[in-house]
Order: sequence, then structure tokens, then C-alpha cells
Amino acid sequence: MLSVQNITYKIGNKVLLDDVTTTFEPGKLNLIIGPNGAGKSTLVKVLCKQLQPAQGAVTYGQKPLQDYTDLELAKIRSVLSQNIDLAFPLKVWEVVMMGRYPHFSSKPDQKDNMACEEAMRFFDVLDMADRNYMTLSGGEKQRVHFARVASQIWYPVNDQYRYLILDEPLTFLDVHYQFQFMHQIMELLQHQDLVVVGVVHDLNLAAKFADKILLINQGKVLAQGTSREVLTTENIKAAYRLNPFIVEHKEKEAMYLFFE
Ligand SMILES: Nc1ncnc2c1ncn2[C@@H]1O[C@H](COP(=O)(O)OP(=O)(O)OP(=O)(O)O)[C@@H](O)[C@H]1O
Repeated sequence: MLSVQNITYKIGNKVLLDDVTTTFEPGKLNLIIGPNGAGKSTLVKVLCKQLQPAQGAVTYGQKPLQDYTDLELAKIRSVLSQNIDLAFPLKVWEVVMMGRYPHFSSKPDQKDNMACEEAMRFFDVLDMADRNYMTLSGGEKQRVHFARVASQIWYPVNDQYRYLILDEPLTFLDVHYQFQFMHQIMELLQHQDLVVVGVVHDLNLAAKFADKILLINQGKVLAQGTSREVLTTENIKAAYRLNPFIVEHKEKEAMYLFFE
């Protein structure tokens, strides 16, 4: 479990996160939503130890985040950041192998090679392994990065959870690959030792796939819980300043949101 207790993060007088408390359970899809500038990426950076909060604590398993060295953390926690740009003519498999850097010192071993191959197969990029990464389309590059971050935590670690943190993973993906990616994440979540936290903008995808939604607005938690608990007319109006039209599909046990 990944837990966040009373996190406040400020820059000067500006409060970017205001007393945020939540938990992210293993084996579940935890999604963070909220309008532009709400503080989602700031929270992700705090979760990843990139930013030090003024107050509060983040705990991975039983251990406070600050007690992990960067290398210890890199072996159990993988992060897909926004706007990754590599300006080197690397082959696709070399980009994926970057995910394994925390696990070897000079040369990758058989286990590292296997992790990359399996992650590339899983995310459907194995046939691009020898291509120049820079010649790929935006969506293809994004799928290569999925394989890279997955390869980093491909194998279970003794007595510890593995953590996958995804900041806007659906950027660049067409609707087919958005759904495919969500299904792939659900498949990875069969591993009960995996904690997944993702930031998304698409409320319908969040409604369909999330086990837990955290709705952030102006640095504060506006709501958290299941789709039905969080995606209410009142919450959506407050966060997005839009009046949603919510349709329940009883047979499919699904809800759909429309906006005018
Ligand atoms: N270094 C900084 N200095 C000043 N303000 C900052 C800094 N970093 C972020 N902010 C501000 O903090 C707020 C939250 O930013 P953050 O990137 O966390 O939002 P977000 O919810 O991820 O937004 P988006 O959906 O647009 O990506 C924004 O108003 C942003 O301009």
C-alpha cells in the first residue's frame, strides 16, 4: 500500500497541495483526476520523492519514503512522467533497457534481457525492437515507454510491493490504444503485489476502469472513492465548472458522462 498523510506543498506563499490524505491499495486501479492546475502532477512528484513536502508523510509499504535511497526506490517503483523526450538515435530496445539500469552495474544479464523482451511483447512493441526510437510516432513512443517502465519492475521483489506511477499515460494514444492500455494495466493488476497510481483526464475512462478515484481541485481533495461516489454532478460542477449529463447503463453496470 502507498499512503499519503496530510501532505502540504508550497512554493513561496502559493499552496500547491493542501493537506492531502489518501491511500492507494495494491491490486487496484487508483486514478487521480482534476482540472488543469489542480495539483495532480505536483502530488505525483511528491509521491516520487522529486519534491519534498513542507508537511506530511508518504509511506511505501511500512517504510517512510525518505528512508529509501534513490536506488532502493528505483528497484521497486517505476514512474512514467509527462513529456518524455529523448533526442538520441537509440534503438527501441535500448530505450526499454533503460528501465533495467537500477538492476545492473555494467552489463544487463539474462534476467534483464528477459524483462525487456517480455515487457515489449506485453505492450506490443517487440516488432519495433531494432527501430530508431526517434522515427516512431507519438503513440508508438508512448508504448515504448510503457514497456520501459514495466521492465523496471517486471519481477516481484521479496516481501515488498511494486509501484507503478503514471502521469497522464494516455497522452498521444488513439482511442483503441487508450482502451488497450487500460486493459493491459488491469491485466498487470492481477499481480496482487502491484500498486498502480495514474493521472488521467478522461472522466469516462476513469468511470469505467478505476477502483478508486481521487479528485483534486485547487490543491485539495474534493472527493475520493468509487466512480459513483466521486463522479457526481455536484463534484464535477465544482471541479470543472461544467454541468454533466450522467447516464446509467443498468445491464452493463456502467455510467457515462456527457457534456454540453
Ligand atoms: N515551480 C512552480 N512555481 C510556481 N507554480 C508552480 C510550480 N509548479 C507548479 N506550479 C503551479 O501549481 C499548480 C499545480 O500544478 P500541477 O502541474 O500540479 O497541476 P496539474 O493538476 O498536474 O495540471 P495539468 O492538468 O494542467 O497538468 C499550477 O497552478 C501550476 O502553475
